[in-house]
Amino acid sequence: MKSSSNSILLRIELDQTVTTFGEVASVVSRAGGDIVAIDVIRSDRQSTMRDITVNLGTQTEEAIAENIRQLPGVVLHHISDPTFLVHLGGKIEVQPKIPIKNRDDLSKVYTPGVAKVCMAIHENPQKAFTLTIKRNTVAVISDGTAVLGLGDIGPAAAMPVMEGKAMLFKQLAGVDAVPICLDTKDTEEIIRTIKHMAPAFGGINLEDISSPRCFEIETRLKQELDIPVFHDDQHGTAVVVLAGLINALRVTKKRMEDIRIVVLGIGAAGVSIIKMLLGAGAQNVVAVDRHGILTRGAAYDNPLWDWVAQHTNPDDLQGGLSDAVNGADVFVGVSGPNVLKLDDVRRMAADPIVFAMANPTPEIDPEIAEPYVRVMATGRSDFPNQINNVLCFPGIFRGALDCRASEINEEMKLAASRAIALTVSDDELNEQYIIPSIFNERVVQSIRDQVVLAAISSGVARRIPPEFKGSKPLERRLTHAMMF
Ligand SMILES: NC(=O)c1ccc[n+]([C@@H]2O[C@H](COP(=O)([O-])OP(=O)(O)OC[C@H]3O[C@@H](n4cnc5c(N)ncnc54)[C@H](O)[C@@H]3O)[C@@H](O)[C@H]2O)c1
Ligand SMILES: O=C(O)C[C@H](O)C(=O)O
Ligand SMILES: [Mg+2]
Repeated sequence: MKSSSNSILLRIELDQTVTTFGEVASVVSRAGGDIVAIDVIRSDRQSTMRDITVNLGTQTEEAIAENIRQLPGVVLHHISDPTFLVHLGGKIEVQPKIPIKNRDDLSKVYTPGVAKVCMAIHENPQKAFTLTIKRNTVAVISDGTAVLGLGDIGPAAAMPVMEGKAMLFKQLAGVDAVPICLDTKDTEEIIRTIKHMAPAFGGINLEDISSPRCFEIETRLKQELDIPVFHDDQHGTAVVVLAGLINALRVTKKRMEDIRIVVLGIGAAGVSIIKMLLGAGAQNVVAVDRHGILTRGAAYDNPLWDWVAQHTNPDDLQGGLSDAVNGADVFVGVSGPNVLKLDDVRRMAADPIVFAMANPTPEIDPEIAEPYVRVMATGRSDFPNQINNVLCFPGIFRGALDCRASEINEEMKLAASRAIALTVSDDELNEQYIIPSIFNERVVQSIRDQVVLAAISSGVARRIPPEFKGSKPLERRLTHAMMF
């Protein structure tokens, strides 16, 4: 079912003695629209003013508006887009935790009282974790160069995505996140800027920075900072893809070791997905980008492509996407819109699995592909099986912040994948439900618990959360974690 993201809001004034609201509704319906909400702005015996939200389906805004305008006694005041309306003035704000009601309060939260807290941190910088927002705050940082699949649209235009990520951090995991978009594409300048702002934060979530710069930026920041640095498009995506694939294989009763997986788009997401799939036991991964299949014999400018070419394509396939997909069990797309042809899908192995994850427009329209695939997933919230990094980043940072992890390592990522996959029980699992919804209340908690355990056992936790203290509960939880 499509969501209301393709909807319009119409403000109409209606002379009820001439035309009834029922007639307006049937005109909208005949024009192909679907009324999903009605707000009465004012009403009296003769006239009424209403805001109606209409899902457009395949119709254009103008077609519906024109039909309404032709009704006698109806004035169409204006048309707006509800998606724009929720963005007015931005989507987040800063809220004080305590009110400042008098001078006494003022002298505690601000000068002079604040000075002794500053000095306590000066004497012991670790106290920043207990006495400032550092404990619970992550910076969501982009340079606007690879925003969704929209490409290099610049830092100002990237802000709505970063604000959205900040909302999700807070609502799903209670993490305070600050969206920051940098007006530079220079790798060194980005690294330097983030290092300078790091003292305020407990973690850095890099977002929508294009490859290959994103690899250098993340690697260097990981080396030079003592807080987790996590490029969401790489690792968040890989964590969720692996979770989705574990469960799709439970549905199709295939084994990771036996299948051929084609990954299209060897950028930030693609490289990390390939690394994680290989780490999870995949033996036959084929990487494809614009020029075709990555092969061992070729030399690439990008050292990561050389690495990918050395570790994939064991059968030495040559050619383009169609050649790679022919007979493959799984297609994972993190490239661009409408690149995968239905004919190619029809030539995949039995029970094909297709994850078309380019945003906002997938590699193939899921409604077209679905009849020919066993498991279909996209990155979008308006189709079943949403494989999107939003399932990972809130929980993984919740876990990392709670145990004050110095980094987010492979063990923690793998623990997050398994936690997501296992949120779907055998009874619940089916072709349309391989991945839990982001609104599933268990998912963030389960990721967080397993990530904390993985951080403790891999030696990067700098604090043991109280519920993990004492050997018994920890032992029990560790045993449970190891069963996965
Ligand atoms: N669903 C999710 O959670 C999720 C997460 C991350 C990225 N994505 C999507 O994946 C896509 C890539 O994101 P990224 O951050 O890796 O970007 P990126 O710019 O780092 O990499 C994109 C790669 O795809 C290749 N590519 C683009 N169009 C192609 C085409 N038509 N054929 C073959 N290759 C093509 C590019 O050459 C590049 O190597 C975007 O659409 C993004 O929205 C989805
Ligand atoms: O933002 C999303 O919905 C997922 C991902 O981070 C993307 O860049 O597409
Ligand atoms: Mg992104």
